[in-house]
Amino acid sequence: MTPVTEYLADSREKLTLTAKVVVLAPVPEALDYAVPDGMDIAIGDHVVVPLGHAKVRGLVIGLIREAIDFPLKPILSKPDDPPVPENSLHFWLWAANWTVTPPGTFLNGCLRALKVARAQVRLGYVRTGIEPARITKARERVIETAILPMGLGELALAAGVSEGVVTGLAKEGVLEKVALPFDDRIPQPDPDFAPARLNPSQSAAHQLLQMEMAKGFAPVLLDGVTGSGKTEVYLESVADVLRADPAAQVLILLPEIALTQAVLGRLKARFGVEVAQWHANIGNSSRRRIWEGVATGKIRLVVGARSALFLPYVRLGLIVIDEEHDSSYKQEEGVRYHARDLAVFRARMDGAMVVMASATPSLETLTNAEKERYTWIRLEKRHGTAVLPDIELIDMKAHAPGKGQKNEQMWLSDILVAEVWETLKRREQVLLFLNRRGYAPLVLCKACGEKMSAPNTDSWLVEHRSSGRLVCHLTGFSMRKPKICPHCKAVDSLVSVGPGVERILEEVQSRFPDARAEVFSSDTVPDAASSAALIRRIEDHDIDIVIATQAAAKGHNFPNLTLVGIVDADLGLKGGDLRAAERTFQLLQQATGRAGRSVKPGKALLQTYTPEHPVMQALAHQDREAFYAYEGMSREMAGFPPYGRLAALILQAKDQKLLDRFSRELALFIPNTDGIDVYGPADAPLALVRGQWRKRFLVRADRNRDLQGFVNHWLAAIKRPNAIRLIVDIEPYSFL
Ligand SMILES: Nc1ncnc2c1ncn2[C@@H]1O[C@H](COP(=O)(O)OP(=O)(O)OP(=O)(O)O)[C@@H](O)[C@H]1O
Ligand SMILES: [Zn+2]
Repeated sequence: MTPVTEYLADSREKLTLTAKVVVLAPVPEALDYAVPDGMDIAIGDHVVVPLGHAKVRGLVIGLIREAIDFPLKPILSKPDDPPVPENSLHFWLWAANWTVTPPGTFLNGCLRALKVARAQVRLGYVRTGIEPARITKARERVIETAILPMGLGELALAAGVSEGVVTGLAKEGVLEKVALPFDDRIPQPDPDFAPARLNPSQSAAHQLLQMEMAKGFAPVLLDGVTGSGKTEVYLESVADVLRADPAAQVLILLPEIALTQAVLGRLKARFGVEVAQWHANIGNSSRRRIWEGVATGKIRLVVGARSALFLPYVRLGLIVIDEEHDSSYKQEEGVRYHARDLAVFRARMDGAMVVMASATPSLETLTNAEKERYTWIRLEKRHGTAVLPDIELIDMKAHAPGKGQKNEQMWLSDILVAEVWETLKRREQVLLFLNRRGYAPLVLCKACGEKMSAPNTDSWLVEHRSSGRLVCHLTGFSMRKPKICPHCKAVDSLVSVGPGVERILEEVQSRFPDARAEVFSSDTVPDAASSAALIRRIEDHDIDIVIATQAAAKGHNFPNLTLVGIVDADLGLKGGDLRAAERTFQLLQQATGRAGRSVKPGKALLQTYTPEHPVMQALAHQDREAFYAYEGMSREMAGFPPYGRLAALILQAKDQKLLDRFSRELALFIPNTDGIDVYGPADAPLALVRGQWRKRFLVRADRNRDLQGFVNHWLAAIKRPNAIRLIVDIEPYSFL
């Protein structure tokens, strides 16, 4: 970052006040503009400047008074947006550099919320008094709730229904659309609203956190088994920080998937107000309101998904990263970054505490704790009388499920089926976990062997029976399932291979016809309100068997749920990327942790074809340390993270020949550097996506090497044709 130098005006020389401006465009450096006389400009101000023939927005990152011998173009105007606090600006520029992104591109992302005008009117729904033609419990709750006008999302959440129920009632005239009263007050969280009554081990953890808080920058791993009360404990630290410094701001980062009503409800119960939330599904006007509230310091507590890290905080006192191991903290599109890693840097810049909470920490964080770079606070027991579930492996080689009555393939073993019966008999609930959406992950033609895939893309189409479509989860492409093989024209020759949650539902319905079974996946609960509605029905025991993807694996407490069955424990191990074993371990640990969360003891059964695998052994023996030791050793031997650093370079082009030629040429310019190895170019595992061919390089560096410097140096050596797109991924998580 350019240091801010104010040269004193020298009386004999004509000095110009020059602003260094990062324009919101992919320009490699800050540009100089003259500050017109009488314009009041400071660092962090928004400006409009000329660039070529266009007018573009930018941010002032430095001011210098200097003698210049050529006329500079002047700043044109200053938009009326709150300036970016200086430490946030420093952080953004640093992050641009870290992710090898042009600063203007990066800042453009951070300022996206300002692209929409301030909201003037917001519309909501209120009841009219007209009776609905048909009444259901859900509709009744909406009508009861809508005494005063409320926004669509809020109303659906408050009534615990999906948004469709609200809009349906509006269509019938039971609700009407009205303008909501304008309200720009920001409710302040009250740290003393409802303090927790911590148990002794939670209190001890809280006291350790208080000691850390006094240190300024303090990275902490809050490591506790599922249900031990990590959330209870860190909420007390949030309260401590808010109380200690009336200007301090707090950010709670959650995986996108965990931003449910359950968590928001807990925050509201603890602090007495709706906490500002930031994630993919908030509206544009809230986005702007929150951005401005954070930049002016009026919003002191934010809960959000990874991108909430790039809000313009004035003074951060604490960042909490809940489920710090979760891979959704890694942004995989556009600018690629890891929110956890960057959050630690941000905390260091602001002298803030950063608490990483998890029952299954990432190997990176655990290693930092072991090496005492992070303070390690542990919670060993579940709160109250709840105990961890018994975990047993089912060897599927010996218990392969047979065929059903109509000769259909079955997926649940006799042992699991018997255990489900027992659980249902006790009137308790079952969760069957399979991290695969839809009906079948693959559809192939039994006549010609053709595997159905999206046009110009290397990934298989997933069959969704509920919608009758074949869907590409990578590109979003979808089509009706054809009657005729598009390849060989055979009729009715397409067969579904392998199970997804919909297929398990089918099996459950045929095996347990009296049980109420439902799928919990991002397809059945696409938004917060419908997810809240489903969670409520599970809590109310309106459902006996939940068939779930990872959408349900986290965060929820279902007191009557005592059996978790993992349909395919080996699933995540395939594909062989760096973190496959670690991720499988974490996900299964989370999923099995859903069982027996209150007074009734729980049990988890894992169906596996590789019971001897270290992941399965560690899960069965509840021996986390054994797994991490094994995993750490194999990473250390290869020099992979956390024992080394990685960067991926992904090249994409429509023209395969051009791509081949350029990647071979780029390989010739690999700088020869000690402690850094480059692998590739290789075809990406998904070598063709949406008609774009893809090649990859992988850079591995020892920990003490300047990885970004190496990449920049290398890329500068050769000019890349415009027809080739380059993605730099520092610390890649996806190897596709
Ligand atoms: N001191 C306490 N007093 C009352 N209830 C508590 C206390 N500690 C934990 N609980 C309850 O126990 C359950 C688990 O607590 P919490 O969600 O904080 O644990 P966690 O460690 O964050 O769990 P997970 O790993 O699943 O996210 C919650 O329902 C919570 O309300
Ligand atoms: Zn065919």
